[in-house]
Amino acid sequence: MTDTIAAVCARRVWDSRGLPTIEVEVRTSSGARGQGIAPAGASTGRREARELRDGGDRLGGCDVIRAVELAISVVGPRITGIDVHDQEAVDAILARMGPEVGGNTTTAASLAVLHAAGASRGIPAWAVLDAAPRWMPRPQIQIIGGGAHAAHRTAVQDFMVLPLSPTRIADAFFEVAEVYRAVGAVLAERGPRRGVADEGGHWPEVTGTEDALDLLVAGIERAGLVPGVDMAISLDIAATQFASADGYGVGDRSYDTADWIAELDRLCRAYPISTIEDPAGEDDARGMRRAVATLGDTAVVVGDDYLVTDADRIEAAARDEAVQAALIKVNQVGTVTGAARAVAAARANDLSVIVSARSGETEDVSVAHLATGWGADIVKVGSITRGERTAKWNELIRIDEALGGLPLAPAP
Ligand SMILES: O=C(O)[C@@H](CO)OP(=O)(O)O
Ligand SMILES: [Mg+2]
Repeated sequence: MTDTIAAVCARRVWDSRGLPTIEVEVRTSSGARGQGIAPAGASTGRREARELRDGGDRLGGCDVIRAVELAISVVGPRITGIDVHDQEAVDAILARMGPEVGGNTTTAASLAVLHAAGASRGIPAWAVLDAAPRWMPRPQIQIIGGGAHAAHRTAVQDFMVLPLSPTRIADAFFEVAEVYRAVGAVLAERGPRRGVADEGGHWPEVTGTEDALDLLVAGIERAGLVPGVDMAISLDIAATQFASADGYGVGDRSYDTADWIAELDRLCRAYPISTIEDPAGEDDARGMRRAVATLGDTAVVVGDDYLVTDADRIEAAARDEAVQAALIKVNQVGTVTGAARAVAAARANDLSVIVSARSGETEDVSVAHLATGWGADIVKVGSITRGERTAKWNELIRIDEALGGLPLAPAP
């Protein structure tokens, strides 16, 4: 059944940091409709698809008026008339236009086409990708935010937990919510609460990485769970943010690559850390390889900025033994098809797959559908607070229900 793209419109909407972003809406000749909104990162890799922002003084240069105009005047005419079910054909055109119209514009358009394709067949987006997923992705949930999401109050960006013992996603959320509350209670005992970081995790009112890790362990225990058995810790080091030609600068200390990875190895042996993302900077291939060789037997080394959802980079990094899992973000590559190729490259090389949202998000729930439809091992969308995060978690609850209740993906 073909159903051609009949109309494309776009508008400026707002993200969770109060910044403008682009929403694209696609309509088909049968009357089906799909929408997609581009998310935005704060700790972005230099090889990511470039966003088109207006520049100048308005909103710190972040406005997207030009992107909205181009979605209507350039993207619309070029994808109108194509079968909405041929995502690859649409995405090939979008990928070619990327440098001209921006990765934010192509991301929103590509997601809109995916949702319109589902609507055209009367099925949800996850079912467009896989009609019968075998599991639900395991949620990796932020408890304390740091790094670029908390004014660099800590060097490390994401202090997360990964529920191990629950077999259903609803139970996993319940346990994580208990841990979030428990960590909040410990923080309240220590002094005034200072709100949340960009992804809804507690503000990092901590003295450093180990203090944050101690807090997580205390919260897990206070929730009546056993650290490392019921609930593991996941870190996104986001090391690109504090990497330089001289090494890694943390507080008043500076580490060379070998010392930095040795320090992370020490933490991975002292705490129940199951996954560690971007332990080295985006250009530090030696650091990533060293992380896999040194700590890869205790924690899964995940590539984010290092891979930027690029199938070729994933292929090469797997060959080099520089990663053990790939983080997948559609807007790093600019299209659903580009990200699907990255997932396929990860799978072909026996890497785990983590589908991730960005720190600047909206009510768009595409990531829940992509993580389910691509059979991701883990899904990462920030904390268990704030509407732009719970929109995704709650959608995963609905998807699991629609699927009749699936087991969670095996823990790493
Ligand atoms: O680094 C990351 O993995 C993401 C999500 O936490 O952050 P950002 O969207 O700011 O790149
Ligand atoms: Mg990251």
